[in-house]
Amino acid sequence: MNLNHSLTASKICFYGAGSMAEAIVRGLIHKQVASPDHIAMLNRSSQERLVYLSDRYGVMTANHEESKRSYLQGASIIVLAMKPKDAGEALTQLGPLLQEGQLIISMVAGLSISTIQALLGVKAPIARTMPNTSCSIGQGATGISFSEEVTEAERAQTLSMFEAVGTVSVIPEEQMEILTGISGCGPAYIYYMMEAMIAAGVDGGLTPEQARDLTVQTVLGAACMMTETGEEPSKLRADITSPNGSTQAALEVLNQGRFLELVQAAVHRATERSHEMGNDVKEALK
Ligand SMILES: NC(=O)C1=CN([C@@H]2O[C@H](COP(=O)(O)OP(=O)(O)OC[C@H]3O[C@@H](n4cnc5c(N)ncnc54)[C@H](O)[C@@H]3O)[C@@H](O)[C@H]2O)C=CC1
Ligand SMILES: O=C(O)[C@@H]1CCC=N1
Repeated sequence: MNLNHSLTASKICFYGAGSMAEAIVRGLIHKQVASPDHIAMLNRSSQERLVYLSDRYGVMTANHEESKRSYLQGASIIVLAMKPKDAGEALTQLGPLLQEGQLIISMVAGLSISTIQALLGVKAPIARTMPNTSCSIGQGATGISFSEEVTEAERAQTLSMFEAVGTVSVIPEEQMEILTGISGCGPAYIYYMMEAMIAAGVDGGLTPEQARDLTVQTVLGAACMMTETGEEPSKLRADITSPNGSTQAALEVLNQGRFLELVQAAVHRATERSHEMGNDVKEALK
């Protein structure tokens, strides 16, 4: 097995076993950067979900208090993968269990490093990350900020974990919410656009399979054009837009709906919502 050295010896415990935790676990196992017997996944109550994860990926799971505690205490890396609304209770319970030398990797939207440390009651090393679900196929885009307590070795471990499942941008923490608005939530905007394109195709007489295949390849091809040519999207768009042609006619319709402003407003609202979710957890601390 081609295990990446900086993660080989690490025991990783996912505190929260939902869709984002699964996306990362699937990517780590698929890319062979962590072996399933070094990964534990915990959730609040669904035994059915844990059975699925253990059957599908071979990871260790627990939802009984005693075994949860033992996985959390025995891990070298604890990944926070619960919803922001559940973070207050989960972190308050985690604080007293923490051991010297454990690294906390948070994926929780909006939750700041200082709020995490306040909830834990200890200045533990924190890597605050914002991945996206495409990590499950090694095509994720993850933003990471580190607290000052994080050592060089822990930094390298975090980077190798997320570089194994996509690209990584290390950013100042104050940029985490705007990054969330673009790459954390972004796949959903693209899927929404694809839903609309498929529906229009079917409406126009294509079979659902044809509409889906044509739409998927169009999005894939457009993304690859950006990476392979290095061109700006405005240039690539101009190359398609013949004067007075059908693309121009379509773009005029999008502009009537103020497409550019609308997408930017959506990104900014996601950014604002991330701040709000983090502030709600912080308020509950007072
Ligand atoms: N879904 C996405 O595309 C992305 C999600 N995130 C972040 O990842 C986090 C998880 O999101 P999802 O996986 O979508 O949510 P989800 O609802 O699918 O999973 C949340 C998990 O946390 C568990 N949980 C809640 N409270 C717990 C507790 N006290 N103890 C143990 N487990 C507990 C639940 O049982 C569940 O397994 C969120 O904070 C979200 O902001 C970040 C990037 C992208
Ligand atoms: O919707 C959410 O809050 C999370 C954060 C980024 C993607 N999903």
